[in-house]
Amino acid sequence: MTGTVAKPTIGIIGTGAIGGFYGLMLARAGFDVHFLLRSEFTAVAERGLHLDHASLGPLTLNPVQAYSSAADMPPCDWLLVGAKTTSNADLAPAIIQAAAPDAKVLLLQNGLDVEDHLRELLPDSLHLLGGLCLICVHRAGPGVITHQALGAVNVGYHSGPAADAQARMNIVEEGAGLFRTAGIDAQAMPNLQQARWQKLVWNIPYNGLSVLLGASTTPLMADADSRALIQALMAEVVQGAKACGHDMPPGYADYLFMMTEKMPDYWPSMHHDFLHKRPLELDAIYTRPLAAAKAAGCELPRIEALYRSLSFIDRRNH
Ligand SMILES: NC(=O)C1=CN([C@@H]2O[C@H](COP(=O)(O)OP(=O)(O)OC[C@H]3O[C@@H](n4cnc5c(N)ncnc54)[C@H](OP(=O)(O)O)[C@@H]3O)[C@@H](O)[C@H]2O)C=CC1
Ligand SMILES: CC(C)(CO)C(=O)C(=O)O
Repeated sequence: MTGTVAKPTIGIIGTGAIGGFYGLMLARAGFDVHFLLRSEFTAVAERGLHLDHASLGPLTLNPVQAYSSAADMPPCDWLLVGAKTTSNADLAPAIIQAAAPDAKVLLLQNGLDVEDHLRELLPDSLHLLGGLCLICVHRAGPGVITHQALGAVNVGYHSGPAADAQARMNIVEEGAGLFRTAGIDAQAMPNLQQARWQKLVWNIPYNGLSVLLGASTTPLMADADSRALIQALMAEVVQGAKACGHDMPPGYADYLFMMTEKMPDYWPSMHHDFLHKRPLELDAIYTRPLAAAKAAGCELPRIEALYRSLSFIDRRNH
């Protein structure tokens, strides 16, 4: 007799652009997905989640298994955290409440070392992973998400009870497999820190400059001065990564630069935070990488100047 393997129960902790996009896609693929919401709970509970997908067109999930409190969620085998890194520490109680005893907690977030503080607050029995999403998606209204392009996720293991490297990779493969089942390109990364530095090659220049210069990717890529600035910032990230022991694949910064030229015009998520007067993800995207590079004896003056300008803007913004 052939038995069917039960699909894991998935919880989304923070249903914004990223949580809503991946959660909806996983639910469409037949997973049992439970969504934790805050300000958009009533809208989503009443009207569902709506995604305008760049290639699949309009998609709706209605009804949604929506929760305003993690205490009401069933025990989840996988928890995908889609909140901003600025609220990670506050999320620990919700994660603990929604987690099955040996759950895997996957932080779908940009930045470096974003798992560290949360790790101290979680029980040792929980596996903690990081996921880097290469995607252009934003919230267009309560429960309404616009997807502009891309979607791949790179998954890596951070810490937890996995006995050895093979056990860690099995869990990472399982995580990547969830996304693939939902038709989303996903890669298992043997080294999470390397994956996080790779993603920073894009986020450090574009996220910050979108706020500082008030410009989205198309104007940033159309102007000779901003192009030069982006390339200089990218080169510094590559230098910082190298100092920390993470060599980027050859030509990686050029690849991201050219990828951005082909992307539709895009406002990075940091710009959305600035517009809505939410705290900027400066610690994850600037402070941590600058500190790691400095500890490895590497100064990154252009990134430091960008970071100090953003800190000034962020303090005045709320
Ligand atoms: N958007 C993008 O294209 C990309 C984003 N990323 C990264 O993904 C991460 C998420 O970004 P994004 O999806 O854009 O962010 P959003 O602001 O769209 O979503 C964050 C969500 O988390 C919710 N949230 C925060 N705290 C809580 C809480 N305590 N309880 C319940 N819900 C909570 C917010 O609710 P509320 O509405 O109440 O604030 C919001 O719905 C970031 O690290 C970002 O850098 C990475 C690649 C691309
Ligand atoms: C735009 C993109 C795709 C860059 O990798 C992204 O994932 C981000 O905004 O963080």
